[in-house]
Amino acid sequence: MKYVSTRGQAPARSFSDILLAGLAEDGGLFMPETWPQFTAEDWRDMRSLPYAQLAARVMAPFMAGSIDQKTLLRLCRDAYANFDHAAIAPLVQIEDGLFVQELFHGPTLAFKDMAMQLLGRLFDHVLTERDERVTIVGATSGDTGSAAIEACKGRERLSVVILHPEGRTSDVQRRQMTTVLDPNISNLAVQGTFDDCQDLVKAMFADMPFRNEMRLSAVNSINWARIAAQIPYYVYAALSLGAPDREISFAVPTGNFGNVLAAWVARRMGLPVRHLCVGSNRNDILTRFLNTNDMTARAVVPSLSPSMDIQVSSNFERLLFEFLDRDSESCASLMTGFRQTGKMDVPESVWSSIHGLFSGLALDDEATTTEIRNVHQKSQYLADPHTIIGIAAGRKFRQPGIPMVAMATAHPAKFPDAMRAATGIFPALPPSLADLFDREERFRVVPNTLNLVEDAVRSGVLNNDR
Ligand SMILES: Cc1ncc(COP(=O)(O)O)c(C=O)c1O
Ligand SMILES: N[C@@H](CCOP(=O)(O)O)C(=O)O
Repeated sequence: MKYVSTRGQAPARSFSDILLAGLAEDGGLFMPETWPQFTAEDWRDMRSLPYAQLAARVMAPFMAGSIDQKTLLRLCRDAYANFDHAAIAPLVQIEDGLFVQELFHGPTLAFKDMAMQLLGRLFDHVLTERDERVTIVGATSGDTGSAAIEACKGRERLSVVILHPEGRTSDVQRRQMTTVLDPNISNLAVQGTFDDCQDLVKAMFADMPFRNEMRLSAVNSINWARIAAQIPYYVYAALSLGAPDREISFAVPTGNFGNVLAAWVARRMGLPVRHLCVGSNRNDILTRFLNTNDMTARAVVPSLSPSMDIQVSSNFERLLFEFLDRDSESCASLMTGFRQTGKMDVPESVWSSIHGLFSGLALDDEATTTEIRNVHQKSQYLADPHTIIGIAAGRKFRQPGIPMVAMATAHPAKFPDAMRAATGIFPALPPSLADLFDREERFRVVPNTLNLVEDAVRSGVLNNDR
């Protein structure tokens, strides 16, 4: 499989190349040149497969020519071996026709582990084959960082530098990152928002001398490999509920648009997905766009669901590229305009095709708390402040006869204060993290300034070499 850039100015590359490159040289995001197609018979054949096997089958076409099927299966088996649930991504029914798919059974208690546990192994495999090293720079609003650190710590060929917005994650989230003291891991607390962190990462990639000097790579969902590894759980849920002989809808709490984009890709590959419902918090740019074609960025407001405190959703560019019929020139011009003005004028016809498939619902903090309490009282299900937003979107948009699956993206123990305020319950961390608040923390505070962040990345990586 070859990959092309959404901005059309980068050469087509293999899967291994784009895994290591992360972001295309023209500032665009990589997309597969063609979409793999699975028939109803193909889906039926996968129905009884254990998760790791199903994941390898679904991802194989995206990695064809780079990772052979036997290796991919081995890496998948390894990646999911330490999850704390035999089903890996179990489904729980909470109401008539409404299911929750729990994606938080990995080591850092968030859906990011589903992809990141595989990515760490893919990086290792490709870098060993090529005898190379890379520096991973990542931006996190709370969960990507710890999942990346957990998946990459101690790996000789990887240095990892994670930027988080100072004071804007939960204490559990921050400590999950900053208490990992392996020499190949550095944490930077940026004086800004997640969007600032994400901009800094993209700016480091755009600084070609720095990019080449550090051999930069990415673990955010700007890296296609992240999206590829998030597709299988949609397949797993849909097949468990009767696909391909029945349609399924999904509801996804959304920030950077990577998770719901993976659901859209599953549909593009032939999975019968009826409706995609996006949940936002007060940072509701996606909901405003989906409902009224208003894509205007506003200042980021801290919320009870900090991982979704995002205004610039990187993966929207991939959706736009597709709905523009892969017209990379128009895509580049809309993205550049958005960056310059903070507003995107998506053509009405494009918006209305997107609107035909996606719907959005936004919840403020008060509504989030009320929903957590109501769902807990009615269904005895404890949903974290992100998951509950997906559940609320799923409840609003479900249709009779079509199962709605809401994605549970984080374990409630990552946000104990919000959970206690809503339900009186203070969810405990699992034994592996029980001493999290006794561990030593290490991180550096840096201003939101590119050259100072680049210096900090350099020195983090140099320390690692010592
Ligand atoms: C717990 C949680 N829920 C939802 C999201 C939003 O997912 P995405 O950025 O893929 O839209 C994130 C962050 O990515 C998250 O950490
Ligand atoms: N919510 C995310 C933000 C980054 O998203 P990603 O999927 O692009 O890595 C986080 O928790 O860091």
